[in-house]
Amino acid sequence: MSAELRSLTVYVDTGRWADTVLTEVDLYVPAGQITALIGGPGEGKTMIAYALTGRLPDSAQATGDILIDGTVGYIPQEGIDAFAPDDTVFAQLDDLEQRHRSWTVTQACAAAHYPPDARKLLPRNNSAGQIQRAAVAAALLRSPDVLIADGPTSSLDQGTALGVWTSLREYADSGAALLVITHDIPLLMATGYADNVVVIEKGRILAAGTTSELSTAHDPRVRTYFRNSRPD
Ligand SMILES: Nc1ncnc2c1ncn2[C@@H]1O[C@H](COP(=O)(O)OP(=O)(O)OP(=O)(O)O)[C@@H](O)[C@H]1O
Repeated sequence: MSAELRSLTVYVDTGRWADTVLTEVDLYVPAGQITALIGGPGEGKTMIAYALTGRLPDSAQATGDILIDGTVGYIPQEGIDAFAPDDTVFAQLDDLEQRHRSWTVTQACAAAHYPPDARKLLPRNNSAGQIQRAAVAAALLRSPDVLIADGPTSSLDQGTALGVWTSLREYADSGAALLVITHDIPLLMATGYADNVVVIEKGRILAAGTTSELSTAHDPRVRTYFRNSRPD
């Protein structure tokens, strides 16, 4: 079970705007590990998530290979995108429990630190931090072999983010291949949860390695990301 991009180049032409957003990207996401994908805004992280989950926009032309071994799950950047608008979060999570029969709603919500009261609400009536955790619960209920998470803790306070990351680490330890897009480098450095970190800049892979390797890299562009963090 794994996901892989081989020399993936993606060119987007919307009619009003055209550019190459990914250039010859090689990326391997192995089973049992967390691969963290970091980089500044607009550098191509979400486009990689789209490529790995079959969500490239219609305006995109891709060359290269997208290789997926197993089922793929996705935690979108906006948690609300994981839900249909007109059913309560609980009804939708319960449906996932019935269909996949892997995790229970209670287990998934506990792992995602999603509070019980918010489940009774429609997705749009959840706060940003609540619906983000609901999206994590929804992904776990599907129990995918490969999980692509686009900023799963970006709306959360530090303590809750740590709890969600701990659950993602446990999910990887159960054998799943995880790619997690994040800006939370201090958390990566403090926990050591990511087996590998990949840095993307202007649609190209700039560097890949462990947090310790990257924080002491020769390239100052790579070291910049780790400037205020120290390896554990
Ligand atoms: N659906 C889309 N259609 C056309 N272009 C897009 C689309 N989504 C993203 N882009 C463009 O692709 C490039 C890469 O964007 P992407 O969303 O992958 O960045 P990102 O690294 O995830 O940024 P952020 O950290 O801000 O989420 C940007 O120039 C962006 O404007």
